Amino acid sequence: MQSDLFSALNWEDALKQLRDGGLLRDLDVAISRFLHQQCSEASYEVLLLAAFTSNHQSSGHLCLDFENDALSTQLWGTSPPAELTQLLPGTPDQWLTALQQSPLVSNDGSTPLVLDQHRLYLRRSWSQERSVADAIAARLATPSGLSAQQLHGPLQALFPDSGNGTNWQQVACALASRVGIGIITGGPGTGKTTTVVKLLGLLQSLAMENHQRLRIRLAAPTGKAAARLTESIGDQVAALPVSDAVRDSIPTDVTTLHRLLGTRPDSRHFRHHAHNPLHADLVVVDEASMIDMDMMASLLAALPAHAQLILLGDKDQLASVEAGAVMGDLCRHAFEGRYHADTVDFVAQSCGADIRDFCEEPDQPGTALAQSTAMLRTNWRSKDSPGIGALATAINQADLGKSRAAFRDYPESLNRHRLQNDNTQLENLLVEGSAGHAGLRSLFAAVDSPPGNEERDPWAAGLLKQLTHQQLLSGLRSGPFGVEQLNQRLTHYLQQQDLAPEREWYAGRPVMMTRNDYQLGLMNGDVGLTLPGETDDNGNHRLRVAFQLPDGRIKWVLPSRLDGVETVYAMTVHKSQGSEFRHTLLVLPDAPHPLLTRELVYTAITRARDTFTLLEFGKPSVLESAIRKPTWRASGLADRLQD
Ligand SMILES: Nc1ncnc2c1ncn2[C@@H]1O[C@H](COP(=O)(O)OP(=O)(O)OP(=O)(O)O)[C@@H](O)[C@H]1O
Repeated sequence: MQSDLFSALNWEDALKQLRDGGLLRDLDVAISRFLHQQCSEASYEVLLLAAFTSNHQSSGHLCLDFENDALSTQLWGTSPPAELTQLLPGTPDQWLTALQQSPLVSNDGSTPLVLDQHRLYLRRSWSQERSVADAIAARLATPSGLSAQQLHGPLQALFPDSGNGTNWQQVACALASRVGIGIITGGPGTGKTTTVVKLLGLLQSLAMENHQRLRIRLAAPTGKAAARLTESIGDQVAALPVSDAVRDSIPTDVTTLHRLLGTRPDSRHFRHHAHNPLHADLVVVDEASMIDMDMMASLLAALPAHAQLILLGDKDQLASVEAGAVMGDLCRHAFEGRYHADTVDFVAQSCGADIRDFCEEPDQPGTALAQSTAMLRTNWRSKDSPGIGALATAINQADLGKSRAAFRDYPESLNRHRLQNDNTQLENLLVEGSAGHAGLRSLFAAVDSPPGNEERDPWAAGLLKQLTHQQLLSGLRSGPFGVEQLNQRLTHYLQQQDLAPEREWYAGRPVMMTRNDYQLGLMNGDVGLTLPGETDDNGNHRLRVAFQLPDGRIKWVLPSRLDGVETVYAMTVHKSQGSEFRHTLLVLPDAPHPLLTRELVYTAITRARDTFTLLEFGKPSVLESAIRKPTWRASGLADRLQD
């Protein structure tokens, strides 16, 4: 089934050339060869497009979207060599025709490749996306049974200060109480945690009035995010204006999604799934922007049909590391609201709020999903650090003028340094500290004076906290401004300063897990600090690495037991998601880079609690180019949820 267009080309040669040219991986070539084995008459272009579809999953795309303007960049990158692009001649329409005629392709998941309208998927991604869309649609169509009248009294009690204006936190609680799923998005400090705690109080109070007690589970995608929520939720639950019985029935321990679903060693499958659902009536997941399509499909499959799911997150943050941009897809129109008239009425009756300005328009109809989505719009924390909020908003709006003004207007919380790469300015800032924050020198001094054995845990907890006072971030892994070389540079400088010895393991070395270790109970992204361990009978210390578990306990691990770790003086912005640092420093390289996007810069800025510092090794145009480049991920989820 070879079309004339491709008759002169050999697919095996083409795959090799594309792999050697860096446009395909070995895995993609292997998938293409496997498909050829399955169907020897598969056409040249179908075998190549299958390899590209596989490849683009590694960049977060779920499919190839033949109608998207960015298809060419998705396939070839920004500056493709002509000899490589010639290997896939033709137009998207011609490719679609070839796919439609191929025995390897169907639109119902019965073949290894699925062409769903104008999107080409590998079967697994298509099934996941469809199951996520179906599960969300089913939850949206499941009323909770709570009426606006029932919600009114408790919502007034929980939000006594609402007054006449729209309190979006209260609106979010009302909308999330209505059907089997609620989505609450908002930037940092907009009160997502505050809102969800009130929502838990609301739903548990109403359940307990009915002599029921909701089994509530709280989760986050990473250990760090779970630990952060655990830290912030306890005080808020304690302050809830509800009865003691209700308060006592709201958990404050947050687990990781992996632990919630029950990981099984050496298996991709979880203990909880459609046939062994979670024992829960209400599940809250924080930092939902980090959830990829695979995990979302697993989570939704494991939820019992009656259980309510609440997703919390910041739609503007970087999407998940793995394929999909679920939160972004779900919240695509959260800013406009797009509420139906009956939703506007429901909010008026339950909250006394007027959200008519956020009503759907004839040319912008609201979906069922929009009726369950609320965006929090006031940054309450920025009262302490208004500069960070102002800069994050400017970046989000790709407004360079406003971002320059933010640096100028808020010098106490925003700094911008132009650095040269041929000296140690960067190292000096990190080691000696800057912007009123202590640096690594003070951490190394504290590490050097361990207390007695019984004081070890609180001491380690304090040092792990100190570690989060300052964090250097980069959007890149490799190259002179990527985290690998930045960590080498800092290690070398610390050695020159006699702060660190020339050994792999030393007291003061911060490390990050680079994979999940279920035996140790440590997850990819968990950060530990190497410290002198307990003293033995001879008064000697052996080094141990201290990690803080989501429940706050300290876990001490021998360095030799850690094989998936790396030094983390510098961290990628991706890995920083779910964390917060008092002072966050972002390195921008000397030239624009395709991986530096608006979401990446926004995510880095919003990791800062008190101070943000931009370290520029090139011209301001590097920042400009990044914020003009929003991330795009090919996915059909948002379209499926339109139906
Ligand atoms: N309606 C409000 N009025 C006054 N202060 C508020 C309000 N809502 C939240 N806050 C305060 O703002 C701060 C941030 O709130 P919260 O932690 O709930 O936000 P968040 O969106 O979960 O933050 P993060 O982005 O860190 O996850 C907290 O100190 C909280 O007490």
